Amino acid sequence: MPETASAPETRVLVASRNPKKLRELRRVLDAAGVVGIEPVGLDEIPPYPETPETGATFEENALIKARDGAAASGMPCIADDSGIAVDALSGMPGVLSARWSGRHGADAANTALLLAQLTDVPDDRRGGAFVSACALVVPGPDGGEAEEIVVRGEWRGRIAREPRGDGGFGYDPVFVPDDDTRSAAELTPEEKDARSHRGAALTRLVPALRALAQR
Ligand SMILES: O=P(O)(O)OP(=O)(O)OP(=O)(O)OC[C@H]1O[C@@H](n2cnc3c(O)ncnc32)[C@H](O)[C@@H]1O
Ligand SMILES: [Mg+2]
Repeated sequence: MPETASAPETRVLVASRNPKKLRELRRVLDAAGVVGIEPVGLDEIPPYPETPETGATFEENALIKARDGAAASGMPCIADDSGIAVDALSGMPGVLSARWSGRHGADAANTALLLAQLTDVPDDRRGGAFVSACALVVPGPDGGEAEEIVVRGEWRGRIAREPRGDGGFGYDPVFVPDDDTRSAAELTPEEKDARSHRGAALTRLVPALRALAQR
């Protein structure tokens, strides 16, 4: 029987500069088992100018990042914009989560500031949610109009009084999911992915990714 050559994989840029988030994105895509998609990291393509993430919503920011990546690389591009929205703070830190303490990506300082702001908030009012918006932008043929999809995932929980666990990243040590007593940083990576905002959002992108792989 003649050997059939397998179809070439569709390369998809995964545009995140946060190594721990990138690892989660790759893991969830991997677990979704979309055949024919090859995730490519930003370190595998030449640098390009990036628009500041100044959108008012997670969705806007995810699109900003995915549009930049798709335009610069010519590849379909996935980006996540995420954060923690605390009820007692009217949804803040929200889109400002990465730089809540003033320095981008300073996880321990961001978490410490959030805890300090909630010191006087009683246990029954410490609810909040992790939110992830994931955008997929597919460049149009010959520079034509791009196809854009944005999906959202949320993960409800409450803000603990002190950090626990060393898994995950960001606010994970102070976030206790509603259906657990452990913090998100105490879950295994697989447990986090199965329940997380990012897992939920990316799962909603899977049909579009399958369609992309079959083109
Ligand atoms: O924009 P990119 O390059 O993807 O990386 P980033 O870290 O700047 O990512 P965001 O702009 O989306 O900011 C999200 C911040 O929200 C927090 N965050 C998002 N998802 C989280 C998660 O699963 N667990 C804990 N904290 C999370 C964390 O502090 C992130 O830095
Ligand atoms: Mg960012």
